[in-house]
Amino acid sequence: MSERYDAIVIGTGQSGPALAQRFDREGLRVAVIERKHFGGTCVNTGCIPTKTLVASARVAHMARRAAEYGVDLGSAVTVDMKRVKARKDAVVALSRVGVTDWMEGLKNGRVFRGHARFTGRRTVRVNGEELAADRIFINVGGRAFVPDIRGLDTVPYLTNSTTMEVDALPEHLIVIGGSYIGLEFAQAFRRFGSRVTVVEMADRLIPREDADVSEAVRDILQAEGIAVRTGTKCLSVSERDGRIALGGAGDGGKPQVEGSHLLLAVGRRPNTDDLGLDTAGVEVDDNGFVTVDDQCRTSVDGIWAIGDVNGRGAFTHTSYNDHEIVAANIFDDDNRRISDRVPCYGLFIDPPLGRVGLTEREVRERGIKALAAKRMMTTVGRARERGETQGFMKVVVDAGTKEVLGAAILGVNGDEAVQVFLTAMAERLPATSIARTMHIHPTVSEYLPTLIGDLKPLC
Ligand SMILES: Cc1cc2nc3c(=O)[nH]c(=O)nc-3n(C[C@H](O)[C@H](O)[C@H](O)COP(=O)(O)OP(=O)(O)OC[C@H]3O[C@@H](n4cnc5c(N)ncnc54)[C@H](O)[C@@H]3O)c2cc1C
Ligand SMILES: NC(=O)c1ccc[n+]([C@@H]2O[C@H](COP(=O)([O-])OP(=O)(O)OC[C@H]3O[C@@H](n4cnc5c(N)ncnc54)[C@H](O)[C@@H]3O)[C@@H](O)[C@H]2O)c1
Repeated sequence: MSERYDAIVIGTGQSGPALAQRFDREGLRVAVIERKHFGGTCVNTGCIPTKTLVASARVAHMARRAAEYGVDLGSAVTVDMKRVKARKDAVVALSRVGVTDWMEGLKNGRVFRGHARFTGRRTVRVNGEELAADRIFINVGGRAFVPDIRGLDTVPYLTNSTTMEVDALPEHLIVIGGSYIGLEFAQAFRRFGSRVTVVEMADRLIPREDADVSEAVRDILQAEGIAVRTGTKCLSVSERDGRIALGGAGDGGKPQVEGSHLLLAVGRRPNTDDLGLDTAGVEVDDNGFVTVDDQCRTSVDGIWAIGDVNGRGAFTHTSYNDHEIVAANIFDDDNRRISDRVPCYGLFIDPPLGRVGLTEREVRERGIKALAAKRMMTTVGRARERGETQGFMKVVVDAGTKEVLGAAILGVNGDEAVQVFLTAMAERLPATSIARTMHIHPTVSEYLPTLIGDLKPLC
C-alpha cells in the first residue's frame, strides 16, 4: 500500500525546497526526498564553497599586493589550506543546516533520506516505502562529467566535489577544461600558492563568450602566473614517477604537461540514470536531460523536471526560477515560462565577468542590425581607485528599437553592475532609459549611461 501525498519532490537542489514550501503553505501534504546533503550542488559542492574559496584566495592575492596600497604586512604571505577548508566547511554548514531545518520544519511535509526511484507514473520508492502523488517534481541536478580519457582509471583525479576535501596545497594542479569550473578553481589555487596549468581543447578559454572576453580573461590569468594551453585536447593520462602526465593533441605539438594533481572540469551530467524514468515513461534527450516544455512539464502529465536536470539552465538562479514558473502556473493562474527569462550569469574569477543576454557574436550570427559600445575598465574611476583596472564593459543594442540585446562587464563589480541591464531587458525598455537614469557615484554602474552614449553601428 503506498502512502499518499499531494506532491513528491525528489532532490533538494535550488528549486525543490522552495516548491515544497509552497505546497506546505497551501496546506497540501508534500514528501521531500534527498539522498545526500540538503541543498544539493550549489550549497555543498558548487557555488557557495567555490565562492568561499575564491574569497580566501582574493585575500591572499590582495595581501601580496598590500605594499602597492601603502600597507605593510611585515612578512611573506602564506596560506594555511586546513584553515581555508575549515572556513569553507563552516560557511557550507550554515546553508546546509538551514535547508535541512527548513524542510524538516514544514508543517505538512515529511522528509525522506534516501534514493528515490519511480515505480510508476504516480509512484516513487524510497527506503523500501512506496509513496504516491498526482504531482511529482524531479530536482535531482547533476554531477561532474568524467570523460573517456585513456588511463584515467589509473591515476587519482579531482572533480568539483572532491576538490572540496583538499586541505593541503597541490604543488602543480593541472585543470582540464577552461570554462566556469576550471577557471574559478585555477585562479583560486594559483593564489593559494600552487603552480597551475589549464588545458582547454577549444582554441580559446570560455569558448561560449566573445573572443575579446576570452582574450582578456586569459591575460588576467596569465598575469598571475597560470599557464594556459588552448587548442589542446587531453586524450590520455598516465602516472610517471608519482606524478600525473597528460597526453594531448594540439598546441603545435608542445610537450606534455606534468603535475602533482589533476582536476576534471569538463562539464556535468544529469542524475537521471538511476531514477527509474523509463518505468514512469518520462522522456530524456540523448545526454540524459529530462525533456520539458516551456513550463517545466515532462512528457508525462503530472511530472515536472526543474533545475539542471531539464537542460534548460545550469545555474542556481535558473533552477530557482523554474520553481517560480511551476508555482505560478499551478497556484497563481500566472502563465510564466522559461522563455520569458533573460539569460544571465557570472564567472567568478577575480575580477568577475557578468553577462546578460546575447553575446556580440550571437547578434552577428543572427544578422540583427545593432549598435555596440565598449569601454575599458582603465577609464572607470571606481576601478582606478581600487587598483583593479583589468577588463572592459560592452553592450549591444538593437539599432531599431534601442532595446539592449546583451552586455558583458569583465571587471571589478562586473557581476553586480551588469544587472542594471536586466530589468530593462525583461521589460523591453530602450537603452536610453538606463542612460537617462542617475546612478550612484563612485560606482561601476555610473559608467553605463556613458557606455550607452558611445553606441556606434556594429560592423
Ligand atoms: C563547482 C561549481 C560551481 C558553481 N557555481 C555556480 C555559481 O557561482 N552560480 C550559479 O548560478 N551556479 C553555479 N553552479 C551551478 C549550480 O550549482 C547548479 O546549477 C544548482 O545547484 C542547481 O542545481 P539543481 O537545483 O538542479 O540541483 P542540485 O543542486 O544539483 O541538487 C540535486 C539534489 O538531488 C539529490 N538527488 C539526486 N538524485 C536523487 C535521487 N534519486 N533521490 C533523492 N535525491 C536525489 C542530490 O543529492 C542533490 O542534493 C556551480 C556548479 C558547480 C559544480
Ligand atoms: N559561475 C557560475 O555560474 C558557475 C561556476 C561553475 C559551474 N557552473 C555551472 O557548471 C556547469 C559546468 O561547468 P564546466 O566548466 O565543468 O563545464 P563547461 O561545459 O562550461 O566547460 C567545459 C570545458 O571543458 C573543455 N573540454 C572538454 N573536454 C576536454 C578535454 N578532453 N580536454 C580539454 N578540454 C576539454 C570544453 O571545451 C569546455 O570549454 C556550467 O554549465 C555552469 O552552468 C556555473
